[in-house]
Amino acid sequence: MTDIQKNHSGDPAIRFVDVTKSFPSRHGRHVVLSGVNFQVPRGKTTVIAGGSGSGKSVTLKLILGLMRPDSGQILVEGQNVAALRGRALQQVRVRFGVLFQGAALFDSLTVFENVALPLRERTRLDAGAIQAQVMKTLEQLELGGHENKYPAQLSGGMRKRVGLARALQLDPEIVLFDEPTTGLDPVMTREIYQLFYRTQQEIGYTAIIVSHDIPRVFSLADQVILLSRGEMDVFESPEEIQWSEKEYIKEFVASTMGEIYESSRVEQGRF
Ligand SMILES: Nc1ncnc2c1ncn2[C@@H]1O[C@H](COP(=O)(O)OP(=O)(O)OP(=O)(O)O)[C@@H](O)[C@H]1O
Repeated sequence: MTDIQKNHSGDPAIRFVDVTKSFPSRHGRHVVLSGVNFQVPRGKTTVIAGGSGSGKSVTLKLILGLMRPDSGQILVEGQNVAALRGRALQQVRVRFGVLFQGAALFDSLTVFENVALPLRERTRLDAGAIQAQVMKTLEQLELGGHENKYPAQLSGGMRKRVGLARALQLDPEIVLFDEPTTGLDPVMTREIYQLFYRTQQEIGYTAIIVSHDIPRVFSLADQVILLSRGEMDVFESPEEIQWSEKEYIKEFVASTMGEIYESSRVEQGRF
């Protein structure tokens, strides 16, 4: 992890251009994304929200090139991942850090070994340099002193922090968070969000967070993307959502966002 802010140009980090994705179904095809367009601004945090089955995970998989669209372009740093294969795709994927739901730690490895893994597998750093980098990240994420513990000895929030530490090792330009606070209590959730916010501000990576944790996750958002029935709506701030005339968004606001405008973000800065 570097202390130096990333060099931000005006271009978006990611662009979806007329992307359609469908799957075979009993009645023909189930269209999950229907010609959607959006941009992910560089160095900012984009939250993707929507009901179960609305296509949030599919969107992340398309970004990572783990799935291909039926049509359209998915531009990551200007390269269309939908058209890349093999080594070229790998080179785009190295730009990403990914933190999945369960943090996906290896239970048989210590905290140190889990975090060091990407450096051992993907770089030629010697043992001393790996030691120094991992210990520095662990300190930054308030995990100093826990490096010899195993995942089973950690709280849920600590495991997520270890997952974040590992996701940041190769200095990613874009970090994808898939349901990062699932299973955490409200206090830990708040701590994790504060940590995301702090590391994102310090490092300047582009963050994409998929979450059901509405409205709390909105405290992090510079942009919100709502998904429903193949459509995508993009809002430049969570507050803007309340002004939408669309029926599904009005329902969404009524069912999930009651508290947002009273959130502590207003009273105490961002949180
Ligand atoms: N590999 C696949 N084959 C067939 N259908 C798929 C596949 N992947 C996703 N789908 C379908 O696409 C739709 C969107 O799935 P997705 O996993 O993106 O939803 P989601 O918004 O992430 O939902 P959740 O919040 O429940 O995780 C669902 O109807 C799902 O069944």
